[in-house]
Amino acid sequence: MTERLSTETRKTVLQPLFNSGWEMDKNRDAIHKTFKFADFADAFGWMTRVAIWAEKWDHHPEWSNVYNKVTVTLITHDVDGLSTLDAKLARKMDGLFQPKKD
Ligand SMILES: C[C@H](O)[C@H](O)[C@H]1CNC2=NC(N)=NC(=O)C2=N1
Repeated sequence: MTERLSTETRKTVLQPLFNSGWEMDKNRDAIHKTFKFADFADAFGWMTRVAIWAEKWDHHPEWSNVYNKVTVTLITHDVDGLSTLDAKLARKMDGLFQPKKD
């Protein structure tokens, strides 16, 4: 059964994500981040790779794409807040992300 993250767990689980650019949502118990890619193909390729994991884990992002940017919000709808699944998917997203070369 999925549960909301406890206050104690938040400190250890969320801090590394804040360090990598994730932020708390202002209005909901959720985290969000915008990923910027070289172009649309890179952005959509990443979304496709993430989608495979999301489907495998039955945990799905709220996200939108405009050209080379993907804006992501993670929340566990079943508990109306953050659970370990959001942290797991966030780490996977970061792991699959290759920053845009300048
Ligand atoms: C029935 C199905 O398992 C649920 O609706 C899953 C699907 N994907 C989900 N994704 C997210 N982000 N939160 C959920 O609570 C959720 N629930």
